[in-house]
Amino acid sequence: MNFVEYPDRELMMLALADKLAGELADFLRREDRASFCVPGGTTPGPIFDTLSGVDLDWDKVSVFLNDERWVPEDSPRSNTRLLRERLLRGKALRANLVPLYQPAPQPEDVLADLEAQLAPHLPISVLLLGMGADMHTASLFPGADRLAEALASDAPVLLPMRAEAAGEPRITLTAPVLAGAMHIHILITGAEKRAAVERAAGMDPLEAPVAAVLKNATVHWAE
Ligand SMILES: O=C(O)[C@H](O)[C@@H](O)[C@H](O)[C@H](O)COP(=O)(O)O
Repeated sequence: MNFVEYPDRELMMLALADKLAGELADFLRREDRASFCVPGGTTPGPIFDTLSGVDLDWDKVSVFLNDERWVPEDSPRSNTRLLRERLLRGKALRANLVPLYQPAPQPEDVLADLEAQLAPHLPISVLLLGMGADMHTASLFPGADRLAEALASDAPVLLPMRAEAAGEPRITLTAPVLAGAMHIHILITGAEKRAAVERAAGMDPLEAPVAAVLKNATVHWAE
């Protein structure tokens, strides 16, 4: 893992937004389309704000989440809502959102359909992940019901996931799909998460799921 420390959060968000936009632009110089996979949660909002104003061939970019909470899109817990409010506006409004949610009681009900929509956009060109202090990333939580399946080298693209710490049921991209991204960045803040990611580096992904993507990842950290 490559670790980059920034003097403060604001600087980190600006620098990382710039880096992600640069990687997408580079990719689009070589390929017709790029895919950009992003986290929900509370940390990435400022990066989305910056990226939404960046000049890029957004109409050639497919955007999708690392994972989604199984709640309607108007819920404050919806990651899709966060994307619509913070990333898919301004210049980035022209990007193509590939959904990880459809109104249905359970993720299992629409899993095959969501997977069929996502598959043509893989592999991921540029991946941004968040991480919890419990070392989960995407919705790969320690102790989650289908974690072992999601870590397997032959895992499907998407899996439903339930875990005590997750709250509602989730749907998540699996470890091989995340680890197969061309560029992998993990965005974290605060001393607790720094200690967690350093600890995770030597651990079994069953206990520290983020370990499954750390090898080729750059971790971006500010206090
Ligand atoms: O839906 C989610 O919750 C995320 O995709 C998840 O994996 C997130 O990145 C981490 O939980 C960190 O979340 P915070 O940034 O809120 O700490």
